[in-house]
Amino acid sequence: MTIELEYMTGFGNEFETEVLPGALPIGQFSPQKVKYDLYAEQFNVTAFTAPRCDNRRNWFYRIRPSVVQGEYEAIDNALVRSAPITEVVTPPSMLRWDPVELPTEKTDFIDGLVTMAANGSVNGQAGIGIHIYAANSSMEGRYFCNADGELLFVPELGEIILHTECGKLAIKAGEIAVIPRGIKFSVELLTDTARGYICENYGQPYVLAERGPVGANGYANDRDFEYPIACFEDKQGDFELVTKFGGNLFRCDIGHSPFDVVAWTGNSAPYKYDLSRFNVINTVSFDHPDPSIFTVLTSPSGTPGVANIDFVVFPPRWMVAENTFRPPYYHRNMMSEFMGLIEGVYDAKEHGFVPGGSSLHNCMSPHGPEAEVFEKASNAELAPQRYENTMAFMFESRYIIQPTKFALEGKTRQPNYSQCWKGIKKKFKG
Ligand SMILES: O=C(O)Cc1cc(O)ccc1O
Ligand SMILES: [Fe+2]
Repeated sequence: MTIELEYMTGFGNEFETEVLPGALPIGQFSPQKVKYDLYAEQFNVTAFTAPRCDNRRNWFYRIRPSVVQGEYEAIDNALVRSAPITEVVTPPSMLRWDPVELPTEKTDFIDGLVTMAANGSVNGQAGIGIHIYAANSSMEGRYFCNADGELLFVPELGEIILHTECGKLAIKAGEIAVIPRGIKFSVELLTDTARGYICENYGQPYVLAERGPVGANGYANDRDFEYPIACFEDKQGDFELVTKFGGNLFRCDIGHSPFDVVAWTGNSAPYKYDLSRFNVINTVSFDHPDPSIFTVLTSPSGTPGVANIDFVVFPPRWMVAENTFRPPYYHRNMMSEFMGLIEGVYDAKEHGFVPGGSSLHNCMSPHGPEAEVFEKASNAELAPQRYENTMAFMFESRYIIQPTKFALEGKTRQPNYSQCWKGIKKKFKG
């Protein structure tokens, strides 16, 4: 099933959207009385004083302000973790995992959330959490809110609707969505099961990567980012709001749907992007450019050019490099690289790295093509070749990525991963 929703376009625009005519005040944000007896509520994901170019906030015009909710109580964190991960020691080893199994019991998005790794510090607002969701049921009568960071959804299986305070986004494998820190949402499944990766960004909100000398167009274009239109429900009931705050989960009662926003304006709304719109720019001469050419979104860290998190994709493309070892080169990197696969085969690893699986090559840990790929690529005839039906991605971060106990000691870990390089032989004929 594919659902068509209406969206507004343009990355980070100051949008305006109202369901009822005149619900948005004109020329001011907070009139003495808001039309339709709505409440005005400001929502800031950056400091009030952030420079204009970075400042992100919305004004909501809603049936009830968000303060109308019960008292929070702590609940079990289940398999959700935040940085720093202290339950196990992080080894420098190269790590790889099979996909997390799909649930057989009734499991919604929150129940089926498991943390693979995290880095930096959730309270220090630097670093990321890397989670996988695997669900077979929509969230019914409950809502989720993450005060710890924005959530980048990378679906791998199935199609979901993200119901949010700002409206609805439908996403499926091959598309991504970002929900800003603090936006309340719920996940509806349009398919029997849904699975995907989540990068929780504790740091500065994502922006589009710079283009440099490439110019004014290319890579991820601003106009391809889609934002929801306002859409409210006026619903009462015995509902629950689950909030992740400071690395822990809490719940409270809520007697109404928080999706009661009749109109909103601002630049801090959830958005989606179809990865097939990424305009790949790559060599037409020789050598393998660094994977930064594939960056879709980046969260800057404060040090120019060194990301808190880069979200990088490896889409279908032509490969034409001449006299070149075409797959990713053997490599050691100051940045830490967590990878996942949405579809097909990744050019460095033809075996063992499967859709829904993951790998981690941490700061300075060596990695690169498996032995067979090296043999094949160093003897291949270098005709133009189309890489089809493939979509790998990488979360690349300046901070060491710490796997959780679930990831390090659980059954999805591939204990023999480094065997993929065992067949690499000395060939030196000096
Ligand atoms: O597979 C990886 O490790 C990611 C990666 C891809 C690439 O094309 C070049 C360098 C690199 O680290
Ligand atoms: Fe790498």
